Parts: sequence; C-alpha cells; structure tokens
Amino acid sequence: MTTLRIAGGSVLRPDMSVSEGDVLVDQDAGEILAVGDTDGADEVLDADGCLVMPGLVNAHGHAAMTLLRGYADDKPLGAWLQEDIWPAEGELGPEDVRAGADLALVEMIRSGTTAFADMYFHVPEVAAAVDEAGVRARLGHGVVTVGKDEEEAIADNEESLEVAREFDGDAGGRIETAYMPHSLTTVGEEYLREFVAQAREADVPVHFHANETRDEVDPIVDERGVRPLEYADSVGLLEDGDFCAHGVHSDADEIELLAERDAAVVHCPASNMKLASGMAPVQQMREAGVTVALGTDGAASNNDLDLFDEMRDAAMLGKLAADDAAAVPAEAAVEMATAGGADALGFDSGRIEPGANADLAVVDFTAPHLTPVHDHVSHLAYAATGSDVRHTICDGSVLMRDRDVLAFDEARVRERAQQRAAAVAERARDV
Ligand SMILES: CSC[C@H]1O[C@@H](n2cnc3c(O)ncnc32)[C@H](O)[C@@H]1O
Ligand SMILES: [Zn+2]
Repeated sequence: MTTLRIAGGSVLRPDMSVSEGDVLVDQDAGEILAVGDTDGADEVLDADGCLVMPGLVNAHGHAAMTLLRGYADDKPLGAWLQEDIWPAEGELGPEDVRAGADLALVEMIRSGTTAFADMYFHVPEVAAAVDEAGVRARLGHGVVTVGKDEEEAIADNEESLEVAREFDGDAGGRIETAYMPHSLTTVGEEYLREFVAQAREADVPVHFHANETRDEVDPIVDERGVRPLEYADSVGLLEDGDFCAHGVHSDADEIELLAERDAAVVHCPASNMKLASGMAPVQQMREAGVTVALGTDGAASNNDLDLFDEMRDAAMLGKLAADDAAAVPAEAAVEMATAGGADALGFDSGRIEPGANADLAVVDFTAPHLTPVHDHVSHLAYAATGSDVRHTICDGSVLMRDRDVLAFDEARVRERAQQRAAAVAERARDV
C-alpha cells in the first residue's frame, strides 16, 4: 500500500467542527485511511497553517464554456443564449471543447475543486481531459430537440445515452455519467418519455436545467396547467439520483416533491444573479430536506469557476431571498459545496472520514484576509478565495502541490485556449 499523509494542519470534520490533526490516505485505493494522530507514510504534504477540507464539488456546469468567458454579458438568459451563445457554440469543434475543458480543469484544480458535473457536447474530449487531469466527474451530452426534425432529435437523444453507457466507469472509475436533456422546454415531451425510460434501463441518472427563469416556467404552467417539476415528475424525471440545475422559481409543492423523490437541486447563485434569473428558495429547500448542491454553471454566465465565490454568493443571496440574516449560514454554504455536491452527484466524497474518497483541498489560512481565525468555517464561506488553496488531492493523488498544477503545462493551456477562443469568435461573427 502506498500512503500519503497531509500533516501539521487542522481538519474540517463532517459535523463542521475543526480539530488539529493529519489525514492519512491510501493512494492505491484512493481512500482516506485515518484522521487525527498518524505517522509514517510514503509521501508527506505539509499543511502547517492550513485547513484540510473536502475537495469542492462543482455540481453543474459546462466546462468548455471557458472559451466564451466575457464573450457576451449583461443580457437575460433567453437573449444571451439565442443571440450570442448558441451561434458561437455552433462553431465549436472537438479540439475547441478539449482546449476549453483543459482550461476549466486548471481553474477548478487551482481553486480546490475535485469533482464536477458537466453537460456539453463532444463529451469524449471532456472525458479525455478529466482522465488526464485526475479529477472526478459526472459527464453527459446535452440534448436539445427544439428546432430539429424527428431524425435529428432522436439522434441527439441517442448520442446522450450512448455517451452515458460508453464512459460510465472510465478513468479508473473517476468518470460517471448521466442522460442530460437540456431543459423541460428545449426537449420535447415525447423524447423525454422515451429516453428517460431508456436511461433507467441503462441505470444512469438524469440531469437537466429546470425552473431557471419565469420565461421558462410560465409557458409550462399556461400550456400544461401544472408546475414544471410536476410535469418533470409526470414524464419520469425526479428519481433518486437525478439532479436539476437552478430550481429558482420553485413553489412549496415543487420543493415538497423534490424532497419526496430524493432528487437534488444544484443552486447556481452567481449565474442566477448575472442573468437576473431570480433568487432560489435555498433556505426553504434545505428546511424541506432537499439535497442542495452548488454549481458555477458555465464560465460565460459567472464568469469564473471558483466555488469559494459560490459559497459566499449562496450565503448572501440566501439571506436576501429569505429576508433573514440567519438563513443559509456559513455551515450551510460549506455543506452544499462539499457533502451536498457529492450526494447530488452520487460520489462517496465531500466528507473527511475513513473509507471515503480521498478528495481533499488544503487551504492556506496564513493570508492577511484570513487573519485572525475565530472560525474556520466562517472564513471558508465569507473570506477565502480559490487562490488560498495550496494543495489539491483527488482519488488519493496529488493534483496540485504548492500551487503547481501537476498534470498540465498551464502556460500552454492558456495560450491554446486564447487562440481557439479568438478563432471561434471570428467564425461566429462571420456567420
Ligand atoms: C446542450 S449542452 C448545454 C447547453 O446549456 C447552455 N447553457 C449554459 N448556461 C445555461 C443556463 O444558465 N441555462 C440554460 N442553458 C445554459 C450551454 O450554452 C449549452 O448550449
Ligand atoms: Zn447550465
């Protein structure tokens, strides 16, 4: 057995308490062996002055959209997608998606993210990037059937299922998959009914956008006479293991339904604020027992992939939404970004305890903006940023040591992304 000891720091425990101690990792199994007083180990990572916390989980995003960061801002969702993003995405080839995914992975590893969910196209490229980077992911091909004829719509759904079957268990088990219809309004009912059933047979969960804007909710209510999540339930969505992004405009009955079905919600506060989509009822969801995770969404609506920002935004926006300063406290924000995310994606990560996946972030607490330390959890939610992360570990392997991301030549990744992004923007302008 090869072991790694993260030594000399403090450790964030699953109950949100913090105690001094080491974390000992079995690198062959990729699991945590012990927490507390340990010694020995084949490799030691210094954590003096640091807090060892579970690796952050970015439970909803579109990694390759890093290429479109800053390409189109300051519009609401519908106009932003239709006028700017979808035309640009029409110009993305597999090598562009690989370049964008590599950039996203460098950014996520740098800021302590060890697992993420991704809905996009050219998924084999995203899977190859994940394999090389060493992180954990639940990947899927995003399906859109509006504007397509029946043959194209079926092919798009079949691609999503094929990709889900082919890549499940890839990268030594670090990649899992899902069938990913884009949303309840961009995929036709007949396709949802048919292909959700096939996803169940293939034993893969379903991930989709839901209740993000009023413009998306109102037509469903007007045309079907039911709330969107009731419609989702009626076509077979919302089973245990399924997770939807946003849920901003969810009413009390829909929240109850999510809790009953054990379906998770991924809250994306920065994207919801930037697109002025609304304020998700996060406090009500958590009080109802819904699993709530955090996501950045794509870098074009955020505009970064730093989950420390998401924790702060979730806590602040949650208070504003509930009109209550006690709503979504620091512990809740940290829980959503760690255990909540891992539960939503079905990974045994997000908690530092023996037997769990050794997915960890080591945060340097010696910076001026983290001084003094009255409460580590308060600093994680309200004061720390991704650049405070010193080491990142996933599946027992060190992905970043002393702020050096090991699997990538960062300068090359940035240069390639810059070149590819400029070429995509030029092609999109010419269309
Ligand atoms: C079909 S692949 C995924 C698809 O989703 C688009 N997207 C990015 N951000 C959002 C959002 O906030 N709501 C809905 N759809 C979004 C992305 O550009 C891809 O086309
Ligand atoms: Zn999204």
